[in-house]
Amino acid sequence: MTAELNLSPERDSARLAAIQAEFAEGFKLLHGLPKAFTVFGSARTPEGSPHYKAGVEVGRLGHEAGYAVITGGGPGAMEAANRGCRLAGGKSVGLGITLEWEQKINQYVNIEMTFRYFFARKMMLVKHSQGFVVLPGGLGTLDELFEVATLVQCMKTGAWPIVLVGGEYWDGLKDWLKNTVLEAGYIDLKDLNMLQVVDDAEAAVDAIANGGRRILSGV
Ligand SMILES: C/C(=C\CNc1ncnc2c1ncn2[C@@H]1O[C@H](COP(=O)(O)O)[C@@H](O)[C@H]1O)CO
Repeated sequence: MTAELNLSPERDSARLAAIQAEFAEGFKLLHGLPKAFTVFGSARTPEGSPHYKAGVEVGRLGHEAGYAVITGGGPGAMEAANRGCRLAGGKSVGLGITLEWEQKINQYVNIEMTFRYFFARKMMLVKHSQGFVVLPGGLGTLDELFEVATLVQCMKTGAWPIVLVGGEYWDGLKDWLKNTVLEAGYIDLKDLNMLQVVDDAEAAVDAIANGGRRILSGV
């Protein structure tokens, strides 16, 4: 059993060194990055779809508002946000992940790193970020949304805005959180309220900028 799971102390030492090296490389890559926000969203968003167009706009407007834009560096909504930012002349960060199938960082990234460990990558997606824009997505997007919501709830990161783009997609989730989770007493109203649903890219970037200003001024 131990051999099958590769749990030897030697293997664990090598693993620890690889994890440490990955964090060190990530810290170095993003050291000195100006203010930034992170965009999460489906790897499967089709090019040209309304969700993709919203991603491009978020990237473009984010750059125009003075932000670097960080994504998971993949296709779909990540590519869209990197595309909008890069084509507008911005700092477009892609933090990719090594997967079983070959996958390259999208072509609109100009600051990049590919991670082996999801958890190291996830930390770097959060560490330099002053807000999170969540475009429609599946399991990966939901995982990232609830990770950042938990970090904000537990004050492990600043109370940065978390903005969900597309009421038609997210209202059902927010209703469930309100009618079931809040009702059961498993979250507070302030936890629910930290998830802001907006309908377009402009409102999303405004919410990030306003939330950032509020936090940085200590209000
Ligand atoms: C699943 C497919 C490709 C996977 N490629 C990914 N590349 C980079 N980042 C990814 C990838 N898949 C998930 N992520 C992360 O999760 C979010 C998207 O997940 P979802 O399940 O597609 O919503 C995204 O924000 C990434 O950080 C081929 O379809």
